[in-house]
Amino acid sequence: MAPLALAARLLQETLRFQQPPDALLADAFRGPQRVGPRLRQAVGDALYAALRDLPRWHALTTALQGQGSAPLDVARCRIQPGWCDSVIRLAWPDAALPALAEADASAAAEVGDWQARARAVHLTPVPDTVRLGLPDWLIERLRSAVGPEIDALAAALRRPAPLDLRVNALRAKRPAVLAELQAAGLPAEATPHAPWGIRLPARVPLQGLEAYARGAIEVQDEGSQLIAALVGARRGETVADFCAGGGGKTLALGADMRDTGRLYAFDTVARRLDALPARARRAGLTQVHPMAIAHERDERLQRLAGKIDRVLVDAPCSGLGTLRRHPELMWRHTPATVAELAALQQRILAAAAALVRPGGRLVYATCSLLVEENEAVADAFTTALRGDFVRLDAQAPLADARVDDPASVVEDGALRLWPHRHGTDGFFAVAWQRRG
Ligand SMILES: C[S@@+](CC[C@H](N)C(=O)[O-])C[C@H]1O[C@@H](n2cnc3c(N)ncnc32)[C@H](O)[C@@H]1O
Repeated sequence: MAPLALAARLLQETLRFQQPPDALLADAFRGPQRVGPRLRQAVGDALYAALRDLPRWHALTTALQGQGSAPLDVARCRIQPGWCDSVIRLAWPDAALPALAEADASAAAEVGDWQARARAVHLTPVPDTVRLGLPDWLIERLRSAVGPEIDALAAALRRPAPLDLRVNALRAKRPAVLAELQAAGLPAEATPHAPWGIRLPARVPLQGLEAYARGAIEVQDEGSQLIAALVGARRGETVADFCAGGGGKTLALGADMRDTGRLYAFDTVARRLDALPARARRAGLTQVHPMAIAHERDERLQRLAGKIDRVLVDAPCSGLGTLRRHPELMWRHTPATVAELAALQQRILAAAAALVRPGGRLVYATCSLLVEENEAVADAFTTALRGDFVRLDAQAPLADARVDDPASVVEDGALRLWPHRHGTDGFFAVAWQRRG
């Protein structure tokens, strides 16, 4: 398929929200074919550029097609004839033009022509949604959380995320791995807060690195590392990662436990746990017990009630803190989906809390930026179980875990990370101690 048409089809598919764009791209380029790496990269870059600035491309498209200023409704727009084609032409980045021109000179000329026509369109006044690249409902919520920092936040959400690594404490020490990566010519730096973190620019191929092959490093955003630090898992304990997914945080907890004790990894989607045994083996962990559960009240969890030292609830959430990597999420979610998620988060947190032993720790975390999924869920839990669970100020547990400058990542006692302030994805986490 011609590159422009392919990118437009992938945009249309992405906006059906059945599969994320990275999976759609991988599918599109699977198997033997003649598409070279530069053109693959160009199609991917155009798709992400389209998703990052959809309100702008939509406003220009409607202007160029003489349709006035119809509001952006992605479910309707994606099936409008020519809409995805126009958005892709407008969004096609300059840096991706040579690859397009090589494959299809007339397509590159079409893009140039369409973009020149768009430059003659003046959107006045520029609506906030166009300026910030975010849907209106999300702007309203973020503005009430960060006020005038909204421009800086929106800009940070549009920048590519760096590649953060976690050094596996079972296999190596951070200074040695840093030196090894730097000796391999990589601009590796220690992360500012997480004691095991290393930061690299995006898109460094890791698979060829010896440190990766021997399990000395894992890919993990610094924010996720800090959540594991807040759990504070120790040698010999029994710990549960209640929403373990692919097990990124499970592996960090296992390293903190130095592969002793017992580490449960629960999830309701069994296939998400499939890769965990192999990942754990590579990381040198033998005490991880993955267990698919039917739902948060699965009766097989009853025998663990009141017995677990530390429980992490890395809850299913809107993922709006990860827009740098997943810009499609801002078009997938609405106030209604967020409200449904908040109700699910409450149920999971209440069920997971029942597993914590007296004196044990419970941590609730999300990668959302929204108060509804964060403070509101935590506050409702604290109010409901005030007799049983006491909220901890995150600063002390983070300092115990040797996190640098914990005060700068804690807001109102919660771990709160913002892409524009901390350079991480957006994260939120709260810890409680069960009364003894
Ligand atoms: C934010 S993701 C977890 C990411 C993972 N902890 C990591 O660090 O890679 C949330 C996970 O919760 C799982 N989940 C959804 N509903 C659940 C429930 N009722 N009980 C337990 N897990 C659930 C989802 O399948 C998803 O894998």
